[in-house]
Amino acid sequence: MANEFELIRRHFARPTPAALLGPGDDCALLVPAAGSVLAVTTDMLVEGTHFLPDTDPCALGWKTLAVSLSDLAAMGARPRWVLLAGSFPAADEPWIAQFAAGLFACAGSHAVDVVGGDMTRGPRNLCLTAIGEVPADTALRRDRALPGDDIWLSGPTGLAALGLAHLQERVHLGEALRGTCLAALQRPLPRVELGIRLRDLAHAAIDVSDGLLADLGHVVEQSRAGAEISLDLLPPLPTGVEPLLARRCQLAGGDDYELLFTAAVSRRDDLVALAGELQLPLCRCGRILPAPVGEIRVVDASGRRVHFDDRGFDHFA
Ligand SMILES: Nc1ncnc2c1ncn2[C@@H]1O[C@H](COP(=O)(O)OP(=O)(O)O)[C@@H](O)[C@H]1O
Ligand SMILES: Cc1ncc(C[n+]2csc(CCOP(=O)(O)OP(=O)(O)O)c2C)c(N)n1
Ligand SMILES: [Mg+2]
Repeated sequence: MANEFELIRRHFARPTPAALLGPGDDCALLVPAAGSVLAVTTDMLVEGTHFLPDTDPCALGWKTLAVSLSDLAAMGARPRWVLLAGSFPAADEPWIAQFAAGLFACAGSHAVDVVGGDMTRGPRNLCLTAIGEVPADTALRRDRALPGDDIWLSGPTGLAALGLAHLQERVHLGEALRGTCLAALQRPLPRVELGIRLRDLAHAAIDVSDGLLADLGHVVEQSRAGAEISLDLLPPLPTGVEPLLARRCQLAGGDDYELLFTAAVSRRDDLVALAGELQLPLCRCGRILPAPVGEIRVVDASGRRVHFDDRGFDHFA
């Protein structure tokens, strides 16, 4: 059976053209581009908490990287380098080979180098650190939304949460919707190009991982503002699912990895043009209010307030 170093050599040590030195020494050596600052993020995926025990390893490899690239996208950063620290229950080489195939498929589609990591035996747990570059002063932040801004989403939310509900047999989805929802759950597409293009269009941005209301909540708290979300502006709920469940998933399901951003009303035409260019269904779904700070009003088509007790996923709630 392959040992630790053999597994790393066979499955994780690939050429790293974007690094001065990649895997194999005590550290990787990286050279940031002149004029750029580094955007750095780390996230864990824990079996049973972030993914089901029987998750396809290739899809899991993709998602392990995709969720961190989504954080870089939310800052307008271009992904360059990543490190993967993982604990695995056994040297199950076919499983690890599939996991690496998914991870490198995602890395390849964004020209990202895996420059290092760590590998131990233990309960399945993946920790990915991603590093990107963004020209100084152009990074998108959570605390820059301005009263009067439109609120935009890069695509529908709630599909991944419906996919998880289907796998957990809390709902039964018909075949077509099931495919869409499982793809959203297992192979999210980080909105990297959109994030880069938003550097000079958006005021604030975040990626939706915990849920639309929870993540918009971070933006309004940090921007010292409030917000209004109009249900009739959001993408239509999928049909064939109980509408209240679909609505809860849309507003608070999480695991979406779409970008939520705010922009001046004067940029609407630019954003519609960008949606066409990037082939993304950018959706204007609300606005930033001057007050009350931290409050999100959800309103229906007639402007009446609708109350939701759930904002999103909380590991310790
Ligand atoms: N253990 C920790 N020590 C320091 N900072 C942390 C820790 N855990 C989370 N954070 C920081 O708190 C912020 C919010 O974290 P999180 O909700 O995981 O954000 P995200 O959804 O972008 O991954 C991030 O800036 C993250 O770096
Ligand atoms: C088995 C399983 N249970 C629950 C979920 C749903 N889920 C787990 S973590 C999470 C939120 C995002 O995870 P977090 O660790 O908060 O990511 P971050 O906000 O740090 O990017 C969601 C919606 C899932 N995908 N799989
Ligand atoms: Mg995190």
